Amino acid sequence: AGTEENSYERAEAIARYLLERTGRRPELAVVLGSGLGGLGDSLTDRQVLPYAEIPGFPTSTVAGHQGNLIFGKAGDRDVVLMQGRFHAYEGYSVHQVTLPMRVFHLMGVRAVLLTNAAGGLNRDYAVGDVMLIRDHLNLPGLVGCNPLRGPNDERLGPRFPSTSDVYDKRMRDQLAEAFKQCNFPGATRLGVYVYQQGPCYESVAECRMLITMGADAVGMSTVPEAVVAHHAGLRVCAFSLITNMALLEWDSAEKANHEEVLQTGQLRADQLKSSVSHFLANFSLD
Ligand SMILES: O=P(O)(O)O[C@@H]1C[C@H](O)[C@@H](CO)O1
Ligand code: HPA
Repeated sequence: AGTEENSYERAEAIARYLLERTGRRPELAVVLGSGLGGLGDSLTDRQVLPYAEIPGFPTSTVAGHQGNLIFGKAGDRDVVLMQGRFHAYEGYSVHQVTLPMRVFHLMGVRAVLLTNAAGGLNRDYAVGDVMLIRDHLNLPGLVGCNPLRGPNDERLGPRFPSTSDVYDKRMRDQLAEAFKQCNFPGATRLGVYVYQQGPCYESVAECRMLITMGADAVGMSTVPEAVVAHHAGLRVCAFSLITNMALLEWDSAEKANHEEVLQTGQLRADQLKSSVSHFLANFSLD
C-alpha cells in the first residue's frame, strides 16, 4: 500500500507504456478540471487513450471528467492532456491522485498546467472569472494528508521540498497574456486557492473561516498535483474557473451544486479553449 501507488517503478512502467504505445514525446501536460474537458478538442493530431486501457492508471468517476489521456499538438508543440482528473474524495489515496504527475515527469514532460473549477470566496470575483493561482492553502496537507507522506525516493525529488515557489511566475505571466490576447470575457484575477478534500461543498461558517485564512477561491483538487509536480522539478502553472460564488449568508436560499459548476464550464468553454490553446502553442519553456 502507501507509496507503492505512486512509486518510481509504477510511474516509470506507465511512462514507458505510453511512450511506446504513442511514440509521442510531450513537453507539456495539462489537467482539465470539472466541466473543462471540452478543451481536449483544441489539440490537433489527436490520439485518445481511455484511462481504462492504461495498465496501472486509475479511472475517472466524476461527471464532467471523461477519463481520457489525449496526446496531440498545440501549434508545433507536443502536449498531453488529462481529460478528467482523480480526486481524493472519490476514494483514491493522495498517492493515486498524484501518480500522473510522476508519469509525466518520467515521460520527459517539463511543465504542467493544472486547471480546476472553484467557488469564489473573494467578493470582488464573479462567476465566469478566471483566477490564476499565485499560492495555495493545503488544508489536508497541513494536518497529515500530504501527498509526499511516506518514504522518499530521491529519484523523484527531495525529502523536504520548498513550497514557497510552487507556481511558476513566468508561466503565469504568459498565461495571463494569453487570456488578454484572446479577449477572455471574464476578469483575470490573481489569488490563493484553498484545497479541501470534499466531496461536501463548504458550510457558511467554513467559507467565512477560509476568507479570514487568506483564500480567494476554494476547490477539491489541484494542490496535491501541484506539490508532487513541483517536487519532481516540473514547472507548474494553475488556474481556477470561478464557477459559483461561495455562500456567506446563513439565510441564503441558494445551494452549491455540481450542475452549476458544469454549466459555467460550458458557458466559458469556447473562450477558455482559445486562450489555453494560444498559451500552449506560444509559451516559452526556456
Ligand atoms: O476537478 P475540479 O477541481 O475542477 O472539480 C471541482 C471540485 C469537485 O470535483 C467538483 C465540485 O463541483 O468540481
Ligand atoms: N467548493 C469546492 N469545490 C468547488 C466549488 C466550491 O464552491 N465549486 C467548484 N468546485
